[in-house]
Amino acid sequence: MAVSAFLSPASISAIAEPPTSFYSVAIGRKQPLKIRRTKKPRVVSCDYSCIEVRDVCYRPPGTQLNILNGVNFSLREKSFGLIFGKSGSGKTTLLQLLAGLNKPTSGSICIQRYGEDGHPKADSELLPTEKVGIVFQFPERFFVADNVLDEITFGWPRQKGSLELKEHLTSNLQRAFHWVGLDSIPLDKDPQLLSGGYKRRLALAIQLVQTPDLLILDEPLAGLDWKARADVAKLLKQLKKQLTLLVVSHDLRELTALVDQSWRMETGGVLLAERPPL
Ligand SMILES: Nc1ncnc2c1ncn2[C@@H]1O[C@H](COP(=O)(O)OP(=O)(O)OP(=O)(O)O)[C@@H](O)[C@H]1O
Repeated sequence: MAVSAFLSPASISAIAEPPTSFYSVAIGRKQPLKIRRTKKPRVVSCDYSCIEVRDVCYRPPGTQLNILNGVNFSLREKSFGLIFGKSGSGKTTLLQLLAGLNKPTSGSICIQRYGEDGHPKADSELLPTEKVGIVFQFPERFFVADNVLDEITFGWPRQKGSLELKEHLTSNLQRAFHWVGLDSIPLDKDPQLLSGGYKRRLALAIQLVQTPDLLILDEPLAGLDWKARADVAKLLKQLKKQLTLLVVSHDLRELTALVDQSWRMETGGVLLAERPPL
């Protein structure tokens, strides 16, 4: 099942169309999977969308105190947003709301489309949680399988008759592996034997298979050595070209160069636009 040797970390800079290959193994096909590529007409449009958090408050059920108090921010598509701030200020709580794991007590989390003149086009829509991926802190602690393939296909449909869906997921898997520079690792390798940086890549790939519009990362560099930190930061820089990233981190030195917008979470759950302090 070995696909080939490890990619060098430098290879992550080359995000392009993945080669059509091997991933039929993921769905048990004997024939190689053919990925249909249709030619899309070129439409030039300067419209863009933003994820907008509007006046969000959150109070856990059964408690008297708000963890988040009137949080507002807007993050443009295909940009990198950073939230920093003191421990216990409410950063993870906000990420959980964005990922749909909890609901705001008040306020809303929307997608707003804008025209090239900067004015809203149509009404905003609630952010669909299935379009949000989240990579928790130390994601490798949650790996459950003893090989890379089972780890990444863990939640896939098992019943008969879902071949089309599996083919779709498999083609996404191929692309996700390529994006994170994992497309030459042996699929039968034990995920726990991967290096720290490659474990993080695997955790990212698992989320990217679902093609999220927004990918949320909680402390993506925590616990990594300097080389792996630089490697993951470089990867995030490349991913920003494909999707919107929102990161909570204390590791400001490595990430500041990627940041398009940043905010400080104040104790008491108040979010303020602020550059990372360096
Ligand atoms: N369900 C809950 N009930 C009561 N308090 C909670 C609940 N969830 C979180 N808290 C409290 O809310 C505060 C904010 O927690 P949160 O984990 O969001 O902070 P954080 O800024 O992400 O911290 P860290 O940087 O240490 O991860 C903390 O004081 C935490 O103890």
